[in-house]
Amino acid sequence: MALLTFEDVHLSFAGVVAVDGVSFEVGQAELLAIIGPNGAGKTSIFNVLSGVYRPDRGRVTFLGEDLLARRPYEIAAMGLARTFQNVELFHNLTVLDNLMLGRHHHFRYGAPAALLWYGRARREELAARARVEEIIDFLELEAWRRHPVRLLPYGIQKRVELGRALAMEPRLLLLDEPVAGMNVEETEDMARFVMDVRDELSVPVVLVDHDMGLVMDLADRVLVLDFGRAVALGSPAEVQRDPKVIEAYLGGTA
Ligand SMILES: Nc1ncnc2c1ncn2[C@@H]1O[C@H](COP(=O)(O)OP(=O)(O)OP(=O)(O)O)[C@@H](O)[C@H]1O
Repeated sequence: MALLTFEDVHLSFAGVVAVDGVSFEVGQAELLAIIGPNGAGKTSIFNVLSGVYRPDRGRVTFLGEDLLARRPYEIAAMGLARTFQNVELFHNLTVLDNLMLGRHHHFRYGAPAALLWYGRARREELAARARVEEIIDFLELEAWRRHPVRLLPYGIQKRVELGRALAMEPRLLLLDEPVAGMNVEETEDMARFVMDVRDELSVPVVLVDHDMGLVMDLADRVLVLDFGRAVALGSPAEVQRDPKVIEAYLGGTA
């Protein structure tokens, strides 16, 4: 069964059609990449998935539940985590504290328990701390764990953002341009971590990026958008030799 289904979704803004009847599914252990020129509708799809935009029509389900009836914080609590094009972290907090904040919706204790630091509050904090330390190891962030995020190189900040999303224990991860602005080495590192998220943590990923090399290397399937419409959906090899894709997106250079 698909984890996520996106069926015939339409979204427009005052006459501008952003998403025009797009359908796709994401399977349990899959990495789906969404590509397309600027303005093709990629971010709009992410915004529909995370509950920020409400489509004019269509159906979206996650874990068998209707996602369109949910608010953004409810969707996040269901296990749909997201990173952003620009780094969205608490820049004056340390790596460790940013990751701990990623877990806040897992805490079940109330204010009195938290104030007194006993019982459930203590157990939950210790479990959260242990999980966050595992993520720090997994993403090789040990050297920076006590550093404020604002002092870190850009590529490491993006990795911390991935870590915060992982701290939410996601069932599905949405990565919006995870290597944008990165140098070659940072891009290679991020590609390796994204692959490990799917293969070692078994978290499926939907990824939007303009880096064609990254997309073709990592994706199990690629959805190609143009002017809000799905032009092609298939394996990287299928998509690369699809004449519609070459025409619409790759400009005949593939
Ligand atoms: N909040 C909004 N208000 C008005 N128009 C919007 C809004 N969000 C997106 N659009 C329009 O919808 C279309 C799709 O935009 P979207 O940002 O989803 O494309 P994209 O593929 O993510 O582009 P990019 O690669 O530049 O990020 C564009 O024409 C855009 O101007």
